[in-house]
Amino acid sequence: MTANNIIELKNIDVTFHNGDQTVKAVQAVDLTIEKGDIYGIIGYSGAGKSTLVRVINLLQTPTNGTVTVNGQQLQQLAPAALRQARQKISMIFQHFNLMKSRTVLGNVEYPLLSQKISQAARQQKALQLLKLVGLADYAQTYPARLSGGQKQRVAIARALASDPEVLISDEATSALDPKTTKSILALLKKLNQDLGLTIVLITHEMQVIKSICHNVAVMDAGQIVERGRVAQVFTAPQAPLTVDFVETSTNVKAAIERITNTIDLAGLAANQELMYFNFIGNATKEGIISQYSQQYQLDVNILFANIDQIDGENVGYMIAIITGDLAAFNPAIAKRVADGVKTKIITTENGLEGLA
Ligand SMILES: Nc1ncnc2c1ncn2[C@@H]1O[C@H](COP(=O)(O)OP(=O)(O)OP(=O)(O)O)[C@@H](O)[C@H]1O
Repeated sequence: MTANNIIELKNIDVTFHNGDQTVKAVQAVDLTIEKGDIYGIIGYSGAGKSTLVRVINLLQTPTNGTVTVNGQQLQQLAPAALRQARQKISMIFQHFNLMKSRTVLGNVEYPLLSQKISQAARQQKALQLLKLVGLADYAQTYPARLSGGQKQRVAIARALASDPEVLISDEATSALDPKTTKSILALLKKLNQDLGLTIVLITHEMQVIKSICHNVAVMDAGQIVERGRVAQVFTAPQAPLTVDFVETSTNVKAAIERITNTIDLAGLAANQELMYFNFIGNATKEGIISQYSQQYQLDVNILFANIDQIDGENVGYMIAIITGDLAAFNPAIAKRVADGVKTKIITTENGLEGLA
């Protein structure tokens, strides 16, 4: 374990036995997370994300493998030491899990009840945390009176009460509208920056990963099928599942379906092709297509265009019908791949296959 790694999961298996059915929820997963990272785990429902993150604090005991957090192998700890280690790993959930019968302050104070501190100190700490999440005015309110976003803020304040080093977010924004999601993600980012909190965030939405994570693992059927820096994984996806997440989130998939359903590709002239372009980084600013259209006197009919930001990097997507000297243009644009320009000719590539 290097000093910088706060979480190291090695060769983790989790197998459930439901009657005579065996479910391999997590299979042979290695996962290393650096201190101070915001690490995303993305996958569809049933991929094993929740099971995997519950292994981090041994809420789920793995069938196989070792769990090391902050240099301590958790399975080797005596119960009291494990309790202490667990306090440094907090969780927030999709449905907030607040206690209805307690006020907002009472909820945030709750994890502090087992600590040997005075009532006044406990209340003061809870109030400070409420201030941090922007809810100081709601201390005496009951959860039922709060919006979803406010409830999640209370849950975050409660999660911070034990001064955790790791915060696990299990679909914490999945029940929220897009604007509230954005504000909760901004709060998590702030906590990561201001407190140095390591965040492990699981989601099925790529937008969530793109907006705050630095690293990502893509999970499918209990295994990690791809991982790395968010910009790298989402601009050059390798696994088919990652390609699928990228195309869905950028609306490219829907655009190609719409375009290929409404345009008669067989009716294109010999000097015409339907083409998909993907621009990364500086290539989004250079006006490469307008440069080539002048150079080769092409006619470019843009049918879809979108620009996105992934981990601070611009990524552009465009679908267009190109008319002109294709024999000159196609090899010229293919040479720009090192500059962050990727292309596919949809007319001959049979629609969606292998696009990203
Ligand atoms: N306690 C359990 N007992 C039996 N099977 C379980 C248990 N928990 C999870 N599973 C099974 O393990 C698999 C992975 O579930 P898990 O909840 O980890 O997936 P997920 O990716 O988090 O999905 P979701 O986003 O829907 O929660 C599923 O097939 C699920 O039915």
